[in-house]
Amino acid sequence: MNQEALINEAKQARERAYVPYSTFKVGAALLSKDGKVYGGCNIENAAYSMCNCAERTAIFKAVSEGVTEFDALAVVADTEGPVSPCGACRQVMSELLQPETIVYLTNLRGDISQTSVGELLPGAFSKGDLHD
Ligand SMILES: O=c1ccn([C@H]2C[C@H](O)[C@@H](CO)O2)c(=O)[nH]1
Ligand SMILES: [Zn+2]
Repeated sequence: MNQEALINEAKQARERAYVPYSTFKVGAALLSKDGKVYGGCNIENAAYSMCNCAERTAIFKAVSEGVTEFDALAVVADTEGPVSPCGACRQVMSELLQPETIVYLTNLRGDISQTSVGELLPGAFSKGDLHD
């Protein structure tokens, strides 16, 4: 699957966003190494801290199905420039995706910024920091 197709999957997932509070729809699409796509949207809640971002929805869907190797993640929102994932999602990406997993940050205007999981959170806290 190419970049454009993955971004289109993220746009479709975005349409399913449940965002009565922010009205800010975000979509994500995560491509596994075996070629499957896991879509995700942001899902909000009246107890605001329970809101889940689109990226984490997609990642948790894949991991919950036993998938651990990923080629690329696309994220899309109606932002001025390419959407910027929050710190919580960067932390989750750094643990559950690979450092070299490509990340396409995009918007509805067609801006695309290509980065990687490793670049999105340099110096991430990780498993290895827990024990000596
Ligand atoms: O990269 C991002 C940034 C924000 N959000 C969501 C969280 C919340 O539902 C809404 C406003 O922050 O957008 C995402 O899903 N992904
Ligand atoms: Zn987030």
